[in-house]
Amino acid sequence: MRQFYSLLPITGAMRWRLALGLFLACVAALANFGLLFLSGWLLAGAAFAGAAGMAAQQAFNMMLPAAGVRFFATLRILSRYAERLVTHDTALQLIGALRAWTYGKLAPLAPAGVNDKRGGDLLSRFVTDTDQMGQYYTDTLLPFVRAGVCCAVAIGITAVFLKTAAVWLIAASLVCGVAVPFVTGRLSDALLARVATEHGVQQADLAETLQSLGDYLTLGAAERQQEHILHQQHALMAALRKLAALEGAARGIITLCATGTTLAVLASSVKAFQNHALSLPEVPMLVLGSLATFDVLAPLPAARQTWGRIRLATTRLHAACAVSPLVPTPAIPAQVQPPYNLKLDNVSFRYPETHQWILHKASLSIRQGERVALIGPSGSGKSSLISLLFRFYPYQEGKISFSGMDLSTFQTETLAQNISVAAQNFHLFNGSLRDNLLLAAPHATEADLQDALRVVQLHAFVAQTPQGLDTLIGNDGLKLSGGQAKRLTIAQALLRKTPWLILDEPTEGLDAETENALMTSLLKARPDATLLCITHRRTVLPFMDRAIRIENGAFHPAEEARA
Ligand SMILES: Nc1ncnc2c1ncn2[C@@H]1O[C@H](COP(=O)(O)OP(=O)(O)OP(=O)(O)O)[C@@H](O)[C@H]1O
Repeated sequence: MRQFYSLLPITGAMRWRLALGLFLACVAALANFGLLFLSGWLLAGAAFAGAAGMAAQQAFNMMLPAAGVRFFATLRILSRYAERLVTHDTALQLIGALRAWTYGKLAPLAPAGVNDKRGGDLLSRFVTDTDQMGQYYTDTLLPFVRAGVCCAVAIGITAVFLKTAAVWLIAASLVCGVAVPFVTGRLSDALLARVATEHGVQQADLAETLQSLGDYLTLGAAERQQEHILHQQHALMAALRKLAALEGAARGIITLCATGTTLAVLASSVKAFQNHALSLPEVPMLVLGSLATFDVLAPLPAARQTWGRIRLATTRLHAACAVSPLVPTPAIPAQVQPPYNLKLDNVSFRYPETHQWILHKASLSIRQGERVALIGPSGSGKSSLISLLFRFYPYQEGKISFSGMDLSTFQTETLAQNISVAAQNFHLFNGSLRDNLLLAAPHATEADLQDALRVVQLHAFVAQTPQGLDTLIGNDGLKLSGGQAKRLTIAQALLRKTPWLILDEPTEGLDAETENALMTSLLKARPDATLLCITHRRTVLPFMDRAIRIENGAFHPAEEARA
């Protein structure tokens, strides 16, 4: 459980609120105990006084228990209300802090560190697991602390009146507060692990199914997928039913135990009354007091089950987050200085856990302001060069320098401030054209947005849509054509106004006229920018100063650019 406790610093500023919530929960439970305890005394005393007449009425002081009952009733209501308010608010804050921690851990791992994880499973860890870990406070810690405090006080007070009754309560507390929750908890652990794994797989499957509904239909696989989801759901329900049965059995044992203990306390109290060791009103007082103790013991089996869930959630979250980035972040990151020249010196690179060299002793030099086309067969490593430049993957040999300094001295964020990429596998967010553009350049003005759209030849299209820049583009830009979506990503890159622009297949899917207009206005808009164009299209080459071919892991000057 080291992993769980390593997260404790997250609670930081919330510690006082956490302690206040625990205190209020204990006060509410003790008020409940006090209320039942005194009610027993008051009811029995009143009945006894009514039956025995005037003399007994004077002998029994009704005012004291009546005032006590009123006090505890009011305290119970107020402390319960305050407890719910404080504990639930703190739990939500805790979940928020855990999510921020998770995001902070996951973000630097992308994309290389999360490549092997399914999106839906990560989402499940990000949402469900953090939720469950946040529940540690309200659903595990709080019930156990409350039960511990309340049982100790109840046993202590009972012992003052009758030692035998206190012994019964100690035995019941050990059985119901320790043995039952921990035995049923151990029995639940394996089931909980199964549920957590199946739930993660189901979430991942569901996320992928929802993203690809159309593809399942066109592949004729929709019905099979529906059956698969149903089958998963049945398996999950079966495990959940077993967990509920275990918890139900535990609650049943506690109810039996409560009945048995209450009868035992009643029997020993009656005996003590007959021996003149207890007064008559004290008999129901001890019986109701022992019943009140079970109010705090009953939730413990569920609290122990939740603890099992939390342990699994912590392990799952750590497995996703506690991974070191493939490329370590420099302790003191360097700043990029002009001139922004790129140099690869005998660089060899292959992806982790693969044998094929993508680059093998490859050298390349691009000076600031150059316009270079990078060509080569599919799979030759053109896009991989971008990943290397952004330090997503480590290279095994050689040296890469940018602006005269080793690439390893920069943070990815610093490089991103100087290099903009319109990647081949881009993602557009489900929002408006404006939202997507402003994501790249939050401070861009309306005029900047219009200029960028003009350069990428999207202005006419945007002008004719009724909502203009506020047109919604759908999930992943599905309401745009492939060419429009690609040009939107080029507009994003342009808006960032970085010294370097890397465009992966910028004119893919465009007709010759639009391609020509885009390349002409791009060069006019950014005459100073260093441009690296990854392309298969010969028509782009006349716009470039030179072309480089990548083949068999090495860069070669290409004749095509001089055409
Ligand atoms: N994350 C990865 N892990 C392992 N291998 C990868 C990974 N990404 C790419 N590859 C492999 O690296 C090689 C180069 O891929 P890359 O995407 O750089 O090629 P490319 O020249 O850009 O191709 P295309 O022109 O088709 O876009 C391919 O064989 C590919 O299978």
